[in-house]
Amino acid sequence: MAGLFQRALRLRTALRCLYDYSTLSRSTATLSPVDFHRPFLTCSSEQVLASTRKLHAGAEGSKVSPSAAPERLPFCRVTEEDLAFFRKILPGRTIVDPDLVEPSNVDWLKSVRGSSEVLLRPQTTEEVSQILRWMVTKSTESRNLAVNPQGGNTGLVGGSVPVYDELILSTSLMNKILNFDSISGVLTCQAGCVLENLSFYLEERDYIMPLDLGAKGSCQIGGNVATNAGGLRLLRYGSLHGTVLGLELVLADGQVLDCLSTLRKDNTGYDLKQLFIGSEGTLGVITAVSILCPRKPKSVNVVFLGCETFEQLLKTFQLCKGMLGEILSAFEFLDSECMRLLNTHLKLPNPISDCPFYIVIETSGSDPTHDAQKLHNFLEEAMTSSLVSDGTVATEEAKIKALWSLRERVTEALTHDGFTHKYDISLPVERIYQLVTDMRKHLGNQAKSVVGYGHVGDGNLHLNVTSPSKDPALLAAIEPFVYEWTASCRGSISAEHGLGLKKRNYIYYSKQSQAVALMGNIKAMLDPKGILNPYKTLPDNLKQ
Ligand SMILES: O=C(O)CC[C@@H](O)C(=O)O
Ligand SMILES: [Zn+2]
Repeated sequence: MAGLFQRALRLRTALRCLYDYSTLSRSTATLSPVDFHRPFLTCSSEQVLASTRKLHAGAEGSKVSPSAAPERLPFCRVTEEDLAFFRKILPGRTIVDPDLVEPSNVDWLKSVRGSSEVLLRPQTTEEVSQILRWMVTKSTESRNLAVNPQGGNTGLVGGSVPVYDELILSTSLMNKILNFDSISGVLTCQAGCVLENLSFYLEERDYIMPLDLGAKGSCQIGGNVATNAGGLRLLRYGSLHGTVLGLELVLADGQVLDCLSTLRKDNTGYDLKQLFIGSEGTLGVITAVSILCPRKPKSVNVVFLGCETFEQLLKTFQLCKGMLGEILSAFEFLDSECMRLLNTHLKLPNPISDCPFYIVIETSGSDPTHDAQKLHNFLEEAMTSSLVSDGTVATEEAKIKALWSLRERVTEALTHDGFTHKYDISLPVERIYQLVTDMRKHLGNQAKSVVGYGHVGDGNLHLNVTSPSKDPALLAAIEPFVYEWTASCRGSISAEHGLGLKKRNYIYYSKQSQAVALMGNIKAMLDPKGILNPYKTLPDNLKQ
């Protein structure tokens, strides 16, 4: 009873602080690569074949590559003549020193490694166009040199690194802001601008980016668009399919496609840019983006709450939507296993008492007094109806950052826990934690940790399973179980991370075979030689 009272008191004190609130900005923690070593991705034939057997009816009988590491396709090998050409158009920016190319060959998780020998660093769209033209036609000779477009290389499905010797085309030096219209809020910039730099630029002008990710310090806007990244603000500002107004692209044959519109409304024909959003660099190379940015909220509050059950967490979400309405900008969760990993590996303390579930709620509005009052009413109601058992409210920037770190750094904590199997699942929101519970039961003591966290507001669960080292038996126990479970609820096996290399052969769990075949036709039309980011997104069995 005394404990309960103290907890209530802590929340009440925090609530009082709300009235002293001043404008605050979000965490700027970055996801920097960690130095750890573990075996690179491979996948047993039995495991892939087992999952293949479960593919949607329409795809049954079709052949899927029995290995997650596909065979090298018959692309041309890079020659001295190629290098001479690249050096001419990219002087000092055609990198062949293996030590300098190496970081671009390995993904952020250090789970996939390519063997590219060339890193190209264009600065302009024209340079990208010249590179791609050369890849398909050297002088008059037709050829097919493969290319791996790469942004910040923060992807989690092996989509951003080469698989074999594809030339790496990095957008890192394409980092200029081209225009910002302070009346419409439309930002136009090159693809290689780092998300956090764009946020800083906009915040000085009283605007924000409509998306925010844990990887903001390294990821680039072109990569964000190419993967249709979701992140922490999607609940409020929607997906990039809505906020991206225009794209400039270079197609596989080197043609520049200028769809860099800044209009909110434009119904002249097909909306071509949508095809490239989320296509993971397989249909064209994004060179510039125009995006609609919201005004910077005058008032931001962050609350960290604890719940005893996931059902209470869902009820809190319902209450929150009803009582905070238009000022709700994020509703995220992590379970007690995530908290344990944050404590153990990153030494991040739990700011409240131990609970099975934790919620991060952010509000963003235009009137600090009004927002504080709404939040106060919501917290009072959540407490008196016993939906939440403990909580704290951030009223100063450092604490806001610390609270957000608890959610944003779970991925980093997991990298210290061992070999990590990642699943990024979309489900009807009321089912999202059931998958974690069922997975724990299903795996028994085979796994080291089974954790659940993610974007409750978007029905997006991040299910991660770790083991001390790579364990084929564990993998065979997780997959296809996880995909079948997801398909049985008509969920998506990739909510926001894409398919990349790792998940490409599981697409049929979430897409009908006719839809996948149509994707293959689109790929064949836009990239007939298949040179753009090969082995990614589409399954191996697809004839192009
Ligand atoms: O590492 C993961 O599984 C999720 C990463 C990211 O999408 C997040 O929401 O933190
Ligand atoms: Zn996420």
